[in-house]
Amino acid sequence: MIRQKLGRPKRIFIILNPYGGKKSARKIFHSEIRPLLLAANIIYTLQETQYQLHAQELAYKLDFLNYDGIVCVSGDGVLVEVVNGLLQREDWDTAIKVPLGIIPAGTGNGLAKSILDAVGENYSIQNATFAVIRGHKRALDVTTVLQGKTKFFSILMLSWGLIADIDIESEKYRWMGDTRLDFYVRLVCFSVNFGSIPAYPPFGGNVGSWAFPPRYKSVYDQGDGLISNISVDQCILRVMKLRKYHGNIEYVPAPGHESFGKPKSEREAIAGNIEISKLGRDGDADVLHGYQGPNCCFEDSVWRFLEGPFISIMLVNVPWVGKDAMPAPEAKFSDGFLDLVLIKDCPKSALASLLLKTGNGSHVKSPYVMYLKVKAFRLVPGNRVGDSAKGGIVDVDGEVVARGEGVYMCGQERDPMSYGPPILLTVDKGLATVFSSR
Ligand SMILES: Nc1ncnc2c1ncn2[C@@H]1O[C@H](COP(=O)(O)OP(=O)(O)OP(=O)(O)O)[C@@H](O)[C@H]1O
Repeated sequence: MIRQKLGRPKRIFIILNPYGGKKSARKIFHSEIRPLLLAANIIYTLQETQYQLHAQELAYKLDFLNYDGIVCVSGDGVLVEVVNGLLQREDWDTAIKVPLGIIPAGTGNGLAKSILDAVGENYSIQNATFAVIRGHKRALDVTTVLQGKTKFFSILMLSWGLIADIDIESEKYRWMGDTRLDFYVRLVCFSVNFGSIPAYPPFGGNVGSWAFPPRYKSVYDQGDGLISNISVDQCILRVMKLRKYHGNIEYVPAPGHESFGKPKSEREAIAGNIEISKLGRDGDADVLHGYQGPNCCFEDSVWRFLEGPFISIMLVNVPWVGKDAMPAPEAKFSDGFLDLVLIKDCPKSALASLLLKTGNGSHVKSPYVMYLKVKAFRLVPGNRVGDSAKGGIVDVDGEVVARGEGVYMCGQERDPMSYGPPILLTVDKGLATVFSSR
């Protein structure tokens, strides 16, 4: 019997990624987490991940009946792997009920921030550990991401366009840990507003001429030489020549959100629905192993559509996707919907301020932002406006799932999905469970 039903966890399985973020998870565990677990009489088994997808394998094989929860000391990426591993099991329907904990020690720590913020607690290692120790539970929606026979599961977000480009192209700043996205966004904003990257000693300039927030100045001051890797010219070019992408989207709006986009004609809707039902049902025996996605039918749903070009599209499951970024302030853990945050057109100066406003979620009030809830979503990503030889990046939970021709690391990485064919997202309400302090 899963002992979590009796209350607080007594035995937990901990998965620690020693290479996430600033590579400090091991130190954080021994100095900050372990003493609290011992004081709470929690028995733990600790397993460090040794390679990519190791956490997924562990979750796939784990004898979870021996544990009251699985806790990741990592970034969001490892927890996403755990969810995928659990849902690939034959006994996925019981496995996914094991409560999951996240203690932030990576680059992207959006789930930990969302869990703590939802109960009014500050983001910290201690509070995230207390959330596990107290052992309250919160249901969490899981999104199935599907293209042809390829499928995986997401708990945070899908992004395409500007935010995906920022996320993936800021990889070169990963030595900054979870400030890297914030830093990159501010770098982008600064160059939009002032037309150039500020002069600063690491770039050979004069410190008096600009005003980056002090914490970034200290990041620069601690610089280990990597700052010289920033391609200043490329960054300016990237911002001044804002990318827009062709493509189209279709979605089933949540009740009350039907006014956005255009209705699909009945004939188009039928054709689209046949295609969608085929996407999920034409798998062979291998594909049918494990969880197959939500058991819902969209045959009778009213789909709406919108055609590009687009600047940015995000589908978000929880409010925060990083500790400083709240793209979807209305997102709920288990409402059964994804929050669609879409920018179709926007002047560059307004866009810069919108990016900064994601820090408190106020960007969604902008007339340039379309913000609504959807039950199902289909993305057909296209190439860049004005540069049809180049595609974009589809990013799910911080990992590239598809990239077009001519983009960052194109040809060097094997992505699970292709760029161009439709990618379908469907939500399963409250499928997973996470630890929360209340
Ligand atoms: N020992 C390891 N060596 C290399 N990669 C690993 C190892 N352990 C885990 N990983 C991979 O690291 C990735 C990121 O993990 P995690 O979410 O903990 O860190 P993050 O810093 O938030 O994410 P990211 O590094 O992707 O920004 C995951 O894809 C995971 O598979």
